[in-house]
Amino acid sequence: MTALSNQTIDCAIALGSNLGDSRATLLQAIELIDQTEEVEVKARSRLYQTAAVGPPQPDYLNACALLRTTLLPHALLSQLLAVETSFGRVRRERWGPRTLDIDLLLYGDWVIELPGLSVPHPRLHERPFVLVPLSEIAPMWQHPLLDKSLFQLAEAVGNEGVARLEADEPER
Ligand SMILES: Nc1ncnc2c1ncn2[C@@H]1O[C@H](COP(=O)(O)OP(=O)(O)OP(=O)(O)O)[C@@H](O)[C@H]1O
Ligand SMILES: Nc1nc2c(c(=O)[nH]1)N=C(CO)CN2
Repeated sequence: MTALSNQTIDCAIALGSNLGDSRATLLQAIELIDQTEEVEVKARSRLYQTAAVGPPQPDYLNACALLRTTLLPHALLSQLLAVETSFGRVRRERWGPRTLDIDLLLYGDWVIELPGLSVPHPRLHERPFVLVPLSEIAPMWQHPLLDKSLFQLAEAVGNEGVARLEADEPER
């Protein structure tokens, strides 16, 4: 089974890139996700330039998007990983540089702990490069495990190392 019957779920994803033309990659990836039959992009955040967390490497561009889908979590993740691959993502060292990384952050209020899929994303609540863009588009969403809104989580981690990219206005 890959789809919910007659039901849609709201989800949140994070996108990051620090190799190649990162701005074009993030915008095109969001378009590609929106073209997936069972997925609709409801909103995207602005783009942010962020200091890299992990081994020394160039700054990232990060963004988040809200999706509405009929796909079950594993099927949605497969679609997202296919978009990653189509941008030439080659998996290398943990937290190393990448053309495109897409994480499934939230799937409604579901809590999933399975091999290859953890939702809410286990590091979501500690990452300013995720929480700043995410709280811009879904401030009132409650984290299903932490009993705090995304706005509250973003306030708690602050915005150090995260700068909004000038001249970026979402069209949707
Ligand atoms: N919520 C999730 N979103 C995306 N991938 C997930 C999730 N939960 C588990 N995974 C698994 O993790 C793998 C992603 O590994 P990846 O190399 O992108 O991690 P990373 O981006 O280096 O680190 P991080 O998970 O801290 O962002 C995927 O193959 C996927 O199976
Ligand atoms: N600033 C920033 N740092 C990172 C990022 C990212 O998207 N942005 N992704 C990583 C791997 O998931 C590791 N480090």
